[in-house]
Amino acid sequence: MVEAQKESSSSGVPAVLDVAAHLPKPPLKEYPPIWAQSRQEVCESFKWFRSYQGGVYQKDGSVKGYFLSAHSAQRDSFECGGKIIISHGGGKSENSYLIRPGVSVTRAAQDQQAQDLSVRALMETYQKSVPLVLLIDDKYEPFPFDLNSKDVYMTVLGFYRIIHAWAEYQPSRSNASGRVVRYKFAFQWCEDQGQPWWWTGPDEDTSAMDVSQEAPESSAAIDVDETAMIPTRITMSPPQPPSLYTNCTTCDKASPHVFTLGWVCLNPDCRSFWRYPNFHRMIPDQLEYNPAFLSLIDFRPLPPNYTLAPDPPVLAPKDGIVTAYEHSRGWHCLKCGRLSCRSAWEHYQCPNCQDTQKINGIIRPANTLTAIRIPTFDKFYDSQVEPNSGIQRLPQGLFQHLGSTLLGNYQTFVLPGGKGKIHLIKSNRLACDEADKIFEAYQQQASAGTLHFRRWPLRSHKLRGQCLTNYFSQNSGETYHYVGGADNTVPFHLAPAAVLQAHNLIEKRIFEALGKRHKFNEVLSAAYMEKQKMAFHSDSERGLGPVVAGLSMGSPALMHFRALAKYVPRTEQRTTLLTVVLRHGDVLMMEGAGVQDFYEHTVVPTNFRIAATARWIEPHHVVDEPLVNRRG
Ligand SMILES: O=C(O)CCC(=O)C(=O)O
Repeated sequence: MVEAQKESSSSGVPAVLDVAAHLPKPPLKEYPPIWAQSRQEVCESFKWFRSYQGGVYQKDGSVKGYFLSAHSAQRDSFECGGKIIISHGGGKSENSYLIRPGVSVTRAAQDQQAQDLSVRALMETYQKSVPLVLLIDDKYEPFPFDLNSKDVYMTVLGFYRIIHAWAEYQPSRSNASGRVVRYKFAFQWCEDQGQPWWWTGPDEDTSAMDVSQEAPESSAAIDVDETAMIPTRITMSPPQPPSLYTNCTTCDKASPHVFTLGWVCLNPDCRSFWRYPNFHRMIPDQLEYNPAFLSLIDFRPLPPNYTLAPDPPVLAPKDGIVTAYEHSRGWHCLKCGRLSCRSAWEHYQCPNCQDTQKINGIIRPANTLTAIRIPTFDKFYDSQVEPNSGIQRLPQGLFQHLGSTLLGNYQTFVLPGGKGKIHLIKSNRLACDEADKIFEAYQQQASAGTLHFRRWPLRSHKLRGQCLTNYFSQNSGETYHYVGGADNTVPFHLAPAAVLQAHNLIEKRIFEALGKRHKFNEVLSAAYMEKQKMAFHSDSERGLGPVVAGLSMGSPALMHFRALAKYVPRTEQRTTLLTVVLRHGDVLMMEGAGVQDFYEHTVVPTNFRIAATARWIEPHHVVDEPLVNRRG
């Protein structure tokens, strides 16, 4: 299973030694029905697997998806052309992890326990006979075709049921006892899907499907709630053909007859576990599977609402709102099978075959979003300063808008040690009106495709494949290498009108409130759909001027500041030092290089929101070392 077992044995060999595994594999003849080039694409568009880490995705008490990757656990196997797959449950492998920047420790492999989260979920799924989806990646050796031949990183095999579950010992160099307990699961292809898409055997493959013992009666009482994704009650115990299962004379628990050398107790809590019956000696590592154990035994149909293919995207929702959470999710291209992230604002586009589906929505007036309650409403209205942060909140300042008798106000936060200031210039009726127009102009130009809001690849992340930011953005003016670089930048003279309006407003508002004439030559506009956000980061573009200022539009957002990790290495001590509520029409200004050098910030909107952040960046600044951008 994924990123799992590193322990290996110099003495042990897999039950079925797959010599072919090390030979070049034949290329895929065509694209699989459902495939992706990154884990993010799968998690954002395939409801059966939403786990960014690990190989077991569980929800509502059972496993929905199970991901097979590098094949290094002993006796993991791919049998009957992939209709039977044997794999170990997740976790407890040898693991290296960072305890603080630059310092990593290696944790030895440990025994898996029946109560481990993944093992328990797999066991429950087995006991309830709930089908689940198996996925593989290009590192899963037993798969007979080369996924890389078509640039496929991950693909969906199909629905399977767990037909056997047991435990084994496996050699481990990192564990002092020299071995660890691993829970193993045998997955069987659900036959009513037809033959697997990679199938090369005969169409009526009776030999592979040969059942050397009676298949269990298909008298299961399955109560299916049509509206739910999984059956609500499955009153059937897992299939246990009597001839395969024997009760241990020591623990009285049944174990299957897995290996040719004979039946052994496979209950790790029993003192006869992994030992020859009536002897104290352990069985060897070199084992072969009992052919009867590899027989297909479960032929029950899938519950009626089990479908693999994701629902098509809703291109013209009834209420016209196209910024709801579901619209931030990816889609499945019916032309080539590719799962992909939603990366463009105005349409869905398959990155493989370029098939494009336009989205038609309404322009949302800001007043439908501004009243959304912020989650911290009960605790504070505008801002919260952590008492030990050393940050000083100054009394509110007043200013008069240019050409108007209307007064505005702002709040300044002074950072300790001369590191800088943060000013929140608050919105009022006039500022709201100005922001309303810019907000609508942004939406019009984005949906017309004259302003290209895109999700750009993160430069640094821990996932395989590309990982896109969790917000859409467009850059105007000087190139901003941190997000999208030159591909995401249009010069100011070609910039969309909405961006230029936001730019002018930011400069004007700072002058009105603080009396300072700051000039900005770059604007990064960010658009957030429901539940999207910008992760913690600091603006440390080479050549960046000391003042960064942003205009907020749409739903309110929380902006949190905390110290950079290099100043507070212990994660539990890295608390939020300052939180500021950003409302429609507010301008937030960070003043002083220290704000970026000592702190990082994140912005978490409550719903659909657009922000324009203006900076001064030295023209023609050179990026001479790789930039690390964690701004997700
Ligand atoms: O206001 C926002 O949405 C985030 C702006 C920001 O942090 C940035 O562009 O670096």
